[in-house]
Amino acid sequence: MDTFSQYLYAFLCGTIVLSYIRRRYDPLNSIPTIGPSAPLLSYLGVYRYFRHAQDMLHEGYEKYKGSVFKVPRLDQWIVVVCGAKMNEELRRVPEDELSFLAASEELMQAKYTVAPLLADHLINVTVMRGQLTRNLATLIPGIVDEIQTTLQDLIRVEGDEWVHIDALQTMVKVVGRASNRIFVGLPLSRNPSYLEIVMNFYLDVVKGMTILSIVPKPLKPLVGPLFPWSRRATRRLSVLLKPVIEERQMMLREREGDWADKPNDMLMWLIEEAGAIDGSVELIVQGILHSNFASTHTSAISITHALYHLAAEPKYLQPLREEIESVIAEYGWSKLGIGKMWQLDSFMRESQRMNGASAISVIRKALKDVTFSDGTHIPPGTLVCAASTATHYDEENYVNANVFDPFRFSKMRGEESERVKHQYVSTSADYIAFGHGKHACPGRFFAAYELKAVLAHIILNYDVKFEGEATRPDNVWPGITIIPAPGAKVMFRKRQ
Ligand code: HEM
Repeated sequence: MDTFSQYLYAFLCGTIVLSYIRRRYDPLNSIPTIGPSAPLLSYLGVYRYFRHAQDMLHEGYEKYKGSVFKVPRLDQWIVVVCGAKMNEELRRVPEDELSFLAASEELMQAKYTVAPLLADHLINVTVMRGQLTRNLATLIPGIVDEIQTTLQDLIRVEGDEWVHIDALQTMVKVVGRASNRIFVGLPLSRNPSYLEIVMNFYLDVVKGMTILSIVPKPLKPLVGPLFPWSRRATRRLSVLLKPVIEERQMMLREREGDWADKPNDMLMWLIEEAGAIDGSVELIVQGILHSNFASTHTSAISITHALYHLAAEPKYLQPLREEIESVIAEYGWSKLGIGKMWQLDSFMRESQRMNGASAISVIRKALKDVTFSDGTHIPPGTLVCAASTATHYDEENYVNANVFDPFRFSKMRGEESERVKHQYVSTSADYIAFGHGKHACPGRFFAAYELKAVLAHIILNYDVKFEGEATRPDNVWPGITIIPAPGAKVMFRKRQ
C-alpha cells in the first residue's frame, strides 16, 4: 500500500470509529427513530430517508403524534415534532433557544454555497419584509406586464391547435422573469446573460449543499472555501450590475432626498440598505443572487403543482374564469383585484397544502437545552423541524385531507372572522407550507400575488388538460423536496 492509501485508510477507519462512538453515546438516543438507529446501521436509514422521506415522515407522524421522533441525515439526526399543537410550541420557542438562522446556516452552509457577505447582513430579508411587501400595489402592473409577455413568448398557440408544454421548465422561466422585473427592473431583467446567471445559481447552491452534507463537520471549513460557484456567480453578476449600482449610488449622493424618478425595485432598496453598512457592490450583488435562490424554484414548483391540478381537472376552469373576469371588470389587474380572487387564492392554498415545496418546515437549531411540554429534551446543536406534508394530510386538521378540494378555503372565508385566516399567505399551526412564526417566508406576499397573476392569465387565455385526459402525474421526492413530475407535458390551446 502506498503512503497516500495508508493515510486514506487511516482517515476512513478514524471517521467510522468516531461516528460509531458519537452515535453510541448520543444524547438523542432516548428519542424514537424511524428506520434503524444502531450506530453504522443508521446509515442505511440515511439512504432510506433520501429515497422514501415521505413514507418515513408519515410513519413517524402517525406513531408519535403529540410528541417527536427522529430521522437520520448523514452528519446528524433531525428531530421532527408531530401534530399542530407541537408545531405551535416549536414556533413559540425564542430565536436564542431554537434558532432559524443557525439551522439555515447549518443546512445550507450559505457562507460557502450562497453568499458569504449576507451571512452577517441579511439585507435582502429586511427588504422583502419591508419595501417589497409594502410596495406591492405599485409593483403589480410590472409583474402583470412581464407575465403576459413571457407567456406569449413561451406558449405559442394558433387557432384551435393543442401544443405540448413542459410545464415545470416553462414556469421556472415565467416566474424567473416576473420576479426579476421587480428585483432589477427592465432592461436587465430580460437580458439573457443576466437571466442565465441568476437562474442557474440555484443548481450551483444545491450542488454545494449536497457535497457539504456528506463532508464531516470538522472538514466543512476546509472543503467549503474550495467551492468556486458562489464566487463565480458573484463575479459574473457584478460585471452586469456594478455600473448600474454605481450610477444609482452616485444619483443618491447627488440628489439626496430629491430624486423624483428613483427606481422602485429590489436593487434600489438593497443599495439603500447596504449604504447603511459599507455600500459594497458585492453585498448588493449577493442580495440579488440570494433572492433568486430563495424565490424562483419554490415559486415555480408551487405554480406547477397548481397547474397540474388544473390540467387534471379542467372542470375548474369555468368557475375560476367567472371569478377572475368579474373581478377584473371591476378592479382591473390591481393588488385590490387580485386580492379579491378568493377562489383562485383557495386553489393555490389547497394545491400547496397537498403538495408544497418541502416535506419539512419551521426548521430550527437548538442553541440551548430546550424541553418540550411532552418532556422531550433537546440538547444544544440539535436540528428540529415540523413535518409539513404530514400536518397537511392530518384528518384532525382537514376533513377529507386526501381529497383535492380547490374551494375548501374560499368556502371557509364566508364568515367575517375567518376572512384572513384562510388566505393563501396565512400561516398557522396546521398550515406550515410557508413556515410559521417569526421566520415564516418573508417573500410569501409577493409570491402569492405573482403566482395568482400567472395562474389567472393562464386560466383566462388558454384551455389546459393532460394528453388523453390523464390524471395528475405523481410528484417526485428527492429527499424532502417535493417536485411536480419533471418533464410532464401540459397541453395548452387558445381559449375557445
Ligand atoms: C410559493 C413559493 C414559496 C414557498 C413555498 C416558500 C417557502 C418558504 C419556507 C418554508 C421558508 C422557511 C420558513 C421556516 O422554516 O419557518 C422560507 C423562507 C424564506 N423565503 Fe420563501 N417561499 C416561497 C417564495 C419566496 C419568494 C418569492 C421569496 C423572495 C421574494 C422568498 C424568500 C425567502 C427567504 C429570504 C427566506 C428565509 C427567511 C429568513 O431568513 O428569515 N420565498 N420560504
